[in-house]
Amino acid sequence: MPTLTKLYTAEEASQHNTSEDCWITIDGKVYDVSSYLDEHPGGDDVILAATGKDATDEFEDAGHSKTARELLETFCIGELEETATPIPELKIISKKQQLNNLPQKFFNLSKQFWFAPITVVGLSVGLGYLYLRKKQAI
Ligand code: HEM
Repeated sequence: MPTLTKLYTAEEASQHNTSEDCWITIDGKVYDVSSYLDEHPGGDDVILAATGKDATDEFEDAGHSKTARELLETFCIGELEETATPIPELKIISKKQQLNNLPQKFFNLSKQFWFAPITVVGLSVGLGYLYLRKKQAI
């Protein structure tokens, strides 16, 4: 029969960080070791120093025996919720789409470059016409 595992956020687990209410997290699992603090052969201070954060390294570095690891499991109250890092939304453009866009890009560019000479020519023609009309009128 499947067992239901209680999930905790790292933030929630880290709030139980006193000698009366002491949780530690090791390898993604959450342990309530409040009742074990006074029994711990290594002293309660080392466990209290490892509460409120990930205590995997501290637990492993102490070189605990198999018995210690088995005992640890009896205090397990759940697991840490996996916090998935959101993947930023990517705009996927296929090679074909990129190629199809080339004429459009060229058109956009040429629009920019043609605008200046056409304006100059237009202004010259307009001014020339006005000049000629004025000259004829004289
Ligand atoms: C994560 C923080 C912990 C640290 C830094 C730590 C550190 C230590 C140290 C330094 C010792 C050796 C004491 C000595 O020989 O004088 C020890 C022994 C022991 N610890 Fe821890 N401990 C931690 C958590 C725990 C937990 C959560 C349990 C079980 C619930 C545990 C169970 C034991 C046991 C049974 C021993 C006796 C030696 C053995 O069987 O390995 N410890 N610990």
